[in-house]
Amino acid sequence: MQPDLLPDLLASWPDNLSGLSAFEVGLSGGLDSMVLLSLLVRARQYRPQLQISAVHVHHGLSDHAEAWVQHCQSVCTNWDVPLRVARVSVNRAAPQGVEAHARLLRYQAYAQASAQVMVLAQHQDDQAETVLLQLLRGGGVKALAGMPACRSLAGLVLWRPLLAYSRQQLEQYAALFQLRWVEDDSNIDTRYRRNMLRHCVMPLLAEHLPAYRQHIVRTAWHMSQASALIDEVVAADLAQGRRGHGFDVASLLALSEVRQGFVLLAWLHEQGVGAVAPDRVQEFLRQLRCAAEQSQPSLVVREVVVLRYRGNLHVFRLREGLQSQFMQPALMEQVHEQRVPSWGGCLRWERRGGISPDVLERGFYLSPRRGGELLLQPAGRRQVKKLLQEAGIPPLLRKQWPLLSDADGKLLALPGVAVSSECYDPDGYWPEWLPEQ
Ligand SMILES: Nc1ncnc2c1ncn2[C@@H]1O[C@H](COP(=O)(O)OP(=O)(O)OP(=O)(O)O)[C@@H](O)[C@H]1O
Repeated sequence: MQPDLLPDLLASWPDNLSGLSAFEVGLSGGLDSMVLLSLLVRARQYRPQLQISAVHVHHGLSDHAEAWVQHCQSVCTNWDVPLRVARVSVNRAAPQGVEAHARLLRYQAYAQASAQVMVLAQHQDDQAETVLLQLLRGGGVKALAGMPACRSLAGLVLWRPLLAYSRQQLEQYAALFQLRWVEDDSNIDTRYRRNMLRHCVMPLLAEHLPAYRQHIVRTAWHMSQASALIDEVVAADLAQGRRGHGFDVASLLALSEVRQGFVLLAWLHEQGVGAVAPDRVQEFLRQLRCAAEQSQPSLVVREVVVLRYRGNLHVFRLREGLQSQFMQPALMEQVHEQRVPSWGGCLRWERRGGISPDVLERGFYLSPRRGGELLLQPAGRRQVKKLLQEAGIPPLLRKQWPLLSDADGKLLALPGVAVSSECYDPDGYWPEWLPEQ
C-alpha cells in the first residue's frame, strides 16, 4: 500500500458517519495521533463540510507534559485546527492503577466534546497487542474481539480509522509528510504489560511470523462476529424472561445450559450486579436446575443476594441493623402503598380482609425479628419462623422480613404471610411486603 493513506481512508469512510461533520481528534502529540490529525486536515480539502478540532488531555504525569501541550498547540495553529486542552488530575494511588485511571479520565474528557465524532488513533499493532493482552488475561469472546472501529460514547460516535494500518505504515506516512511528534517516555517502560509485549514479544513474533498482526486481527474479527451473535440471542432470551425487575426462573431453565449462563450474566449486569465469577454463576444455575421448587439456592455477591422468590429471580440488598419504625397508614383507598426507605421495601395495603381498620388507625410498628415470636392463627399460636418458611420466603430474606405490631408490642401481622386472628377483620387491610431491589 502507498505511504499516503488518505485515498484509502477516504474510500473506506464508514457509512454510519455520513452526514456527520464535526470531528474531534484525541491528540496526544505522539506519532499516531499526529498522522491521524494530518489525514483529517487533508481530508477537509476533499470534504469541505468537515470541521476538525482536537483535544489534548493533560494528565500532568510527565515532566514533559507542558511541552506536549505546546507542541499540540503549535501544530494545531499551523493547521488551523481549534485545540481544547483538558487538564485532569490522575490519582497516582488509584486502586485500578495509574494508567487505567488516566485512561478513564481521558475518556471522560472525550465524552465532553461538542463534536459529533471523537476520533482516536489506535492502529493495527495496537489492536494486535490488545487482543493478545486479553488472551493472556483469560478474556472472553467480547474481549478477544478487540477494539471496534466505531462505537458510541456518551452520545458521540467513537471512531478509530487507523485500525487497518500498521505502525510501520504510519511511520512511512509521517516521514513522507515530515511530521513532528513527541515521544512519551512511559511507552518504553517494560514494567507495563503492554510495553513488554510491544518491545519484547512482538518483535520476536514478527521475525518468525511476519503476518502475525493480520492473523490476530482476523481472529478478532471472528470474535466480534461471534460476540454480535451472542448479543442477539441474549437480547431475545432477556426479553422472554424479564418480569419487571425480576427474571422468570421457568423461562431461564427452559433454555439450553449454555444460554442459561449467558442470559443470567447479562441480566445480573442489567441489575447492576457486575463482575460475578462465571464458575459461581454456573454453580448457582446448577443448584436452580437440581433444586426442588421449595428449596432456596442463593448467590451472594458483595452486599446483594440473588434469590428465587415467587417464581422469579430477584436481586435483594442485604441489610444490617434494621430499626423499629412507627408508621401511620393512610387508609383511604382500596390499595395503598407506603415506601419504607430505611427498610428497603414497600408496604402494600389491600382491603380484602386483614388487620381491622380500628387497630390500624392507631398506627403500628415495623420491627425486625428478635427470634421466638408467635402469631395467633385460627389453629392456634404459630412460630413466625415456621410461617415464613411455609410461605417460601428465602432464608436470607427471612432475616430482614418486617413484623407489624401495635404500640404495646402485640404482634399484628407478618406482611405477605399472615395476620393475627386477634385483630383480623373480614373488612380489614391485608399487608404485603415488597422488598426492593
Ligand atoms: N493525552 C491524550 N490526549 C488526547 N488523546 C490521547 C491522549 N493519549 C492518547 N490519546 C488518544 O488515544 C489513542 C490511543 O492511545 P493509547 O493507546 O495510549 O490510549 P488508550 O485510550 O489507553 O487506548 P486503548 O483503548 O487501546 O486502551 C491515541 O492514539 C490518541 O488518539
